[in-house]
Amino acid sequence: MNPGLEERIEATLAQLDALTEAGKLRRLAGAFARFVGTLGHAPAPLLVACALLSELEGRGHSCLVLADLARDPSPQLGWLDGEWAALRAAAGPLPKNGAGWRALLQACEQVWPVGDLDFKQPLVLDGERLYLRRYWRDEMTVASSIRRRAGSARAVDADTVRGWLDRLFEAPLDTRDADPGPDWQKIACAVALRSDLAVITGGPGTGKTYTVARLLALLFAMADGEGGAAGLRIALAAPTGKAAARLKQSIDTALDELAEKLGETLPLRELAARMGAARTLHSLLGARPDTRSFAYHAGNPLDVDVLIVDEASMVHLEMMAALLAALPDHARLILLGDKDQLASVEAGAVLGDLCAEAESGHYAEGTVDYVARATGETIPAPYRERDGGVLAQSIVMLRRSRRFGGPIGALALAVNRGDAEAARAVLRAGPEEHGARLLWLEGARPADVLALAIDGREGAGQGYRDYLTVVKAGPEAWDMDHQGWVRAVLRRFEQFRLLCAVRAGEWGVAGLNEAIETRLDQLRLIRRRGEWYVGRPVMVTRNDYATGVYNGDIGLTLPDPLRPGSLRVWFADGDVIRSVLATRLRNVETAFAMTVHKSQGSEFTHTAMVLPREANAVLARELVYTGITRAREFFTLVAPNGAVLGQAIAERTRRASGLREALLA
Ligand SMILES: Nc1ncnc2c1ncn2[C@@H]1O[C@H](COP(=O)(O)OP(=O)(O)OP(=O)(O)O)[C@@H](O)[C@H]1O
Repeated sequence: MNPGLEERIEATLAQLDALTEAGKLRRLAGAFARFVGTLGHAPAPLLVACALLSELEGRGHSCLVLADLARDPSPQLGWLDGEWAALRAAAGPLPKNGAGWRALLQACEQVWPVGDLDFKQPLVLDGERLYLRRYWRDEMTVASSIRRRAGSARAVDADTVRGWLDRLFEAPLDTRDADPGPDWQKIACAVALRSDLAVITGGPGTGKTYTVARLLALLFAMADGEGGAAGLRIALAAPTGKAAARLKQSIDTALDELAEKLGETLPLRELAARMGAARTLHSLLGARPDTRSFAYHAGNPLDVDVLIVDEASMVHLEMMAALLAALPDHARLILLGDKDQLASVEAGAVLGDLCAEAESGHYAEGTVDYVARATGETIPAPYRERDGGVLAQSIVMLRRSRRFGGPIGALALAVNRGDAEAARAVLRAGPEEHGARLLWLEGARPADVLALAIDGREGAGQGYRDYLTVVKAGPEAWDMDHQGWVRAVLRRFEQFRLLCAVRAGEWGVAGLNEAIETRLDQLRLIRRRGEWYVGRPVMVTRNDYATGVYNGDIGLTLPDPLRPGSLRVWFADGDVIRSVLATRLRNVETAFAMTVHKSQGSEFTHTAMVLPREANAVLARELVYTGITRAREFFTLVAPNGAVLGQAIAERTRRASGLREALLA
């Protein structure tokens, strides 16, 4: 090799190592660049692209957009000015624009330009994007399956649908609204019948579960295949155990109400009982320890006719690809979720990509006519489009929140619109206007957060003192058996939660957990002796198939009633509780404070969100919105520096992905 080139490669790898040491690049990124360098001739710029691609993948992007690479990527990566300059200088001149990068990458033997002869190279160049092969394949799987499902026209008798919808839904919408608009819930049910894909999106309390319970009843009512309604195999799933339990509970309650209403016409209770429990996606697909593969896949598909997935915003690209591959061709897929919430921690933003245009509808003439016949509702002109795309015909956005009104709802809406002024106005209106519902602790000090975490605030209930008092007293003091006491403690722990935007520092998860533990110990509410102590809340950070706990599960450490002196961690999935010996749990962390990311799929009576002192790359509108919408009744925003709120609202999380384009192809 030309000695000049070899030196450049050495210098580039040295810079990548320096960035890793400085905490600006994950170790895997440098290692991946090094690995690609061993696969034949590799120019130094290719190594730069590989390291950045791997780094971005770790930050949730499924690909690297070449134009971004041609610009200075430092702001996106949170690098200092000199860091990118040093890497560039080491690698030699880098292409100045996307086209230049494309030409360079196209000539590399480690890169497969889509359309050329495929030698199974590890990198894929598709148009203006560079991928790790796995993510490219996943995007293609998702796009083709979604397109096929959306395009599958099922014959539906609109008059029969209308008859059922009129019985399943309450009489007219609330006429107090000046313009309530059409009943999007009914529209969602009708639209969902027409193809093998339905996406129902909406903010908290817009009735996604309410609607899907009615859709289920409708599917039962109209089932005409083998075995009729009784033969319909339905599966309920969600990304986390907690979300799955919540889905099952809400659907059961809704079906129970409907059964009451419909009487003998449809044996809903019997049908619901056959549905079985809701599962996590991992368990539905038959995840296997220590491998990425699942028991169910294209060669061994799931035995279902209808699959309902809740909290779909949390489903990452790889999981969605696995799910779609394992879904039999004839099955219907119904996705529920809030498109505006944070995307999954892992790469991809599938629901966001699917629903990028959901706000404005784009319903084609055929859909508008069908909806009118099947529901009696008129889709307003702004939501129509003569040549609306196929995908748009399968997506419905619910727009009216029934539960999430008041100041918390107004704040969430303002944040979602990116209107920092309106958000500040809602927050500043204060208790005179909002009562205890909403409080802004602007310019807060660490002592304020501690006081809030432990004692809560007036009108919004106590903080962690509440459940710890019950823990300390023990079951006897409450005249309860151990199980009843565990349930009571777990329920009380769900009343309040402290959410952080960041992990590190005084205002992050690590600093606050430590400060809260120290204070609780001083107050004798806990007795911290080593890692495990009675009352310790923990969050599982990795799936553990041996003990049956999964990433994101939250449990409480309490005495083992059968083995005095030993501790067990108790987890609740809806009404079901289970426990694991504390010492068997290896990948857990204390959870008085947790990240907003990890709180997805959960709600707490009082949620307090802590912003850091300074804005940073993760702090964006979606994160603030997700934090606010975790609050069921009370919300407190803690901001050591009030200006950070405006900066966060102004930022949008942008995830590089080719899915949107592939879906429309
Ligand atoms: N059309 C309706 N008529 C009467 N009540 C409704 C209607 N739609 C929803 N609700 C009620 O509003 C509340 C919120 O509905 P639901 O739980 O289905 O919303 P969601 O969108 O699933 O919320 P989340 O995102 O928080 O899970 C429930 O109590 C539900 O019964």
